[in-house]
Amino acid sequence: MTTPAIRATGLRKQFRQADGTPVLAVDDVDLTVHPGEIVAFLGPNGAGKTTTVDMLLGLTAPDAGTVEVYGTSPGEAVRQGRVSAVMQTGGLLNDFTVAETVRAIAALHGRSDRVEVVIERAHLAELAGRRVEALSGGERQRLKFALALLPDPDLVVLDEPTTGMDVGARQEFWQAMRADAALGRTIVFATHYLAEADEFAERTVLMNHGRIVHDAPTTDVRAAYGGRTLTFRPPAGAVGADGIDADWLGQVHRALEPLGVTDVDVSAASLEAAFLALTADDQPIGAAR
Ligand SMILES: Nc1ncnc2c1ncn2[C@@H]1O[C@H](COP(=O)(O)OP(=O)(O)OP(=O)(O)O)[C@@H](O)[C@H]1O
Repeated sequence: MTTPAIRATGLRKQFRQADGTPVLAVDDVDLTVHPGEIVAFLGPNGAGKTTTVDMLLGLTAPDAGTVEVYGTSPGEAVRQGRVSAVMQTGGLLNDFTVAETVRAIAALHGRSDRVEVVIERAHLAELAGRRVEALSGGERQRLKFALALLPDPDLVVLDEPTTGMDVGARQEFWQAMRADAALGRTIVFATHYLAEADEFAERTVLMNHGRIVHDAPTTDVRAAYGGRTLTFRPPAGAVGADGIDADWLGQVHRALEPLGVTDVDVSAASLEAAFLALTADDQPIGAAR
């Protein structure tokens, strides 16, 4: 059995708000990620994604529970260059060009040999001479991604890497990520965007109120919780000024076919429906849909 990229058990973290009220940001989270997996952490604002990611990287100490990254502490794994991160915030020096930034950080890591390859991987070759202050939000994130790749880590952790990007920038970012992931790197990323989990991650971990509410292959999340959507066109006589006649709808429930329903279309529910079902506060987890 290979050592997991991440093994977290019983993770818990509580913060205090300014007025002293406690907030349980992460509540008993267990997570194992195997080498080569691409995992999305998906959840609404305040779900606990960033706090979890911070604990996986050793940036925040858990109040309870343990984290191992490749069988060692997160801090040690970072020091060994086995894991690196692209965080939401984080300093880049505005006066440096892209190439100067990459060269400077590469020298710090003792990996000047990787300057060319990471610039290419992050699709930054054409921007190499541009100063950081002139980069768009998406280009800055690609630069951070390039820096994260310098130690040639086995695991890259990204915290909402495309927040604030427009659609085009987001696509470019994920193109760069996808090309890199194809080489076998383990990737864990937090996102608000259902489409990103859907398109990019094989596995989706849904978080809400500090807990993991679902953890499964992304396709299963949709299938298991989204149910199915049935759309049809009612006969003209059943549609009035106020919409579809309620009595008629009652009959539809009992017997579809004899009512002359046409254009019946059964489609898989969207990941969005699954997400809403799983994160609705009044929806018991695992309730049948
Ligand atoms: N340093 C802190 N002090 C106080 N409360 C905090 C702190 N960090 C996080 N929290 C609270 O913990 C909860 C989880 O926050 P966290 O940032 O982990 O969620 P998130 O899922 O990443 O949210 P977002 O998508 O908005 O970034 C929130 O209620 C947040 O307000």
